Amino acid sequence: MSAQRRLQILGNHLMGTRPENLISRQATTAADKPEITVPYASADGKVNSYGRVHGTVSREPAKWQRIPVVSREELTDVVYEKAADEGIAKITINRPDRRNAFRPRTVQELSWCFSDARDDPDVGVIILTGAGTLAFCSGGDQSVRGQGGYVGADGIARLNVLDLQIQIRRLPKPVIAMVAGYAVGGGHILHMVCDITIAADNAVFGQTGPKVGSFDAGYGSTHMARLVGQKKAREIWFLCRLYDAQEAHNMGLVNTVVPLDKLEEETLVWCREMLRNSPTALRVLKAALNAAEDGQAGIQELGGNATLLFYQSEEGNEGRKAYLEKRPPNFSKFKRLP
Ligand SMILES: CC(C)(COP(=O)(O)OP(=O)(O)OC[C@H]1O[C@@H](n2cnc3c(N)ncnc32)[C@H](O)[C@@H]1OP(=O)(O)O)[C@@H](O)C(=O)NCCC(=O)NCCSC(=O)c1cc(O)c2ccccc2c1O
Repeated sequence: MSAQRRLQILGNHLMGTRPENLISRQATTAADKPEITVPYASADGKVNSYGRVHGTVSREPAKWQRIPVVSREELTDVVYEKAADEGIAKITINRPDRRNAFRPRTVQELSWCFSDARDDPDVGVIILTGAGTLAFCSGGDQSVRGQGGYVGADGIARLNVLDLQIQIRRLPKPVIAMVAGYAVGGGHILHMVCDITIAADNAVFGQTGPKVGSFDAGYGSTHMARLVGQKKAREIWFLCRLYDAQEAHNMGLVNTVVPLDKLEEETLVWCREMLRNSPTALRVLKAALNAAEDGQAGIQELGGNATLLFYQSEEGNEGRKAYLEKRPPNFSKFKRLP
């Protein structure tokens, strides 16, 4: 046996990752990278209990059903679909001839769809994407930009994408940005406020605002700095360079990079892995991660989750019942835990 082979076996033994005992989870990293495997195998070479219990999820396509009308409005700028059998909603910005730039109507429709997905108890995770392979979203539609904002059919100038950013952030279910092509300007900020970003290897990221006389001094700046660090955030905004998917991955802007033709397949795998986990755990974790950045509004979101859980408890219900029964509440039976 060669020295190299002996070293390899020793390494596998020490790491507990003999390739033949690994369960392959991800066959779809960037084309030039080796396949990533998950160490479900123990050092003794057997698949461990974590692997036996949780294993892998399906890579099958989702069975999408289109929902053409939301909030009693026919969708024109957005395609809304659900794979109801497995709790996934997909919201697609559908203006590919404009590189999926948004106008006020687009943002309004996105907001209706996110509200619907939030309220639907069968939806556990939401994908945000753009139609076609050339763009996720190129930001605000500059052809309808007026003084004070983007102007819709009602003639009112709006910056309503700022409300949408907050809606995505506050939505108590994971939102995954599935990015092919350009995610620039306000489109770049939309992917940043999503919880997870899966990028195709043709994705391009960056801010263009200072080139077209705009800027986002809210989440677009401050949340970006949390993601990539202060120096890099200043570079991205001050120079307005564009970055390929691998560069974006290296700086922490995206979670993974996959070949374009595997983008939805891989995104569905991430959705399905999350859907196997406790929805309440994910909900409270999202609120907690937001709270660290969002000040009093973040604490309110996290606090709301505490109230939600308390309302489901016997102690919380004792107060309600006592009120309705016109008697003093008896909280004495509830122990004060350490
Ligand atoms: C995204 C591109 C780099 C793609 O380049 P490419 O060469 O592939 O494609 P074209 O440039 O030929 O585009 C095809 C077609 O689409 C039109 N288009 C693309 N993007 C937009 C857009 N954002 N608005 C309007 N139209 C767009 C383009 O004109 C072509 O149409 P033709 O009729 O000519 O064929 C490149 O397209 C590009 O750089 N796009 C502009 C990106 C941009 O600057 N976006 C705006 C940034 S500012 C912003 O988004 C923003 C929005 C907000 O609501 C805010 C709110 C509050 C604060 C800040 C905000 C903010 O900054």
